[in-house]
Amino acid sequence: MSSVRIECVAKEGCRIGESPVWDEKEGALLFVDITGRKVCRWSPLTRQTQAIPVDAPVSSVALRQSGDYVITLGTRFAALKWKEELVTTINQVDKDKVNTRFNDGKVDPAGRYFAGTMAEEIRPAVLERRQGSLYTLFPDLSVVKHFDQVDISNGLDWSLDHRTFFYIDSLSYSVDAFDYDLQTGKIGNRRSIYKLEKEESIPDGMCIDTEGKLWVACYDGGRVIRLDPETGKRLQTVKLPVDKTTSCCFGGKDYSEMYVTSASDGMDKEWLSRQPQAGGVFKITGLGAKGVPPYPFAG
Ligand SMILES: O=C(O)[C@H](O)[C@@H](O)[C@H](O)[C@H](O)CO
Ligand SMILES: [Zn+2]
Repeated sequence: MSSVRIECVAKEGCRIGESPVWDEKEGALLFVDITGRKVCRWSPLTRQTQAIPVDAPVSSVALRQSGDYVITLGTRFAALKWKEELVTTINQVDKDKVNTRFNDGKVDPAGRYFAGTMAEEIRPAVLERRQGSLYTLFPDLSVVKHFDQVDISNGLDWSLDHRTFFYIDSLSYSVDAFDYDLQTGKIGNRRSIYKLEKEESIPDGMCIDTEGKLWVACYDGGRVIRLDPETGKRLQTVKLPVDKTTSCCFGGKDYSEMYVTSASDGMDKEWLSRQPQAGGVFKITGLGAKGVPPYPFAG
């Protein structure tokens, strides 16, 4: 019998909630509201969300080894000092493009910050195609582009042995794998490991668990799915009370709770009245799976 429990914990309602990251030092969940232009931190103790407004769409947040955070902001990698509410630019990408922004990003096991871009959306999933690229910010603050021609750069994570990089370009409806060289941060040998089924809709953010299985949030699919990257099989589906589930991470005690962000952009009044928790952050307990702590940016 399943004892999976789902609770909406941060009810403020993001426009596009994304990039949940457990901050163990603070005992809190970080996430962003991309179009709401806020970096948020929810504390399970106070049950309150603190939010720092920023001046552009903020698409991901990551821990930093030296303290505080790094974020992807517009087309910039930037540093965020939480207490001071201070944002400083580290580096800029897509300098040859006029209409792109960063989307999802995550730090690799060696402390490099990976994040990709996409064209600004006209409405959800409607945008000029192949305008995005995947980048890495290295600890020496230099940036490398891996490839371009990306539609919507999205979920990413690394296998437990650090030899595989998992990546989602949403409009390919596929979860892909690359060989990964942890020494250099280089990727190669791209292949698809799972194609989404129609009702799963669009693959968005993802994370890996301690058994090496992938959890993928399905945008417009109202669910997270657990995949076996070895066999290409779906192992589990967990449905949520909102359609626009955007990303997931593990957090809490022993990383045994899952946190799922969601979006409300693109929903009309009727849709929103049916799903009043759209844009909230959900906590899922009783999954029986655990996650891997997030890696901090080493620069
Ligand atoms: O959350 C994200 O990653 C994007 O910024 C969103 O806009 C959606 O994913 C997209 O609309 C669905 O494809
Ligand atoms: Zn996303």
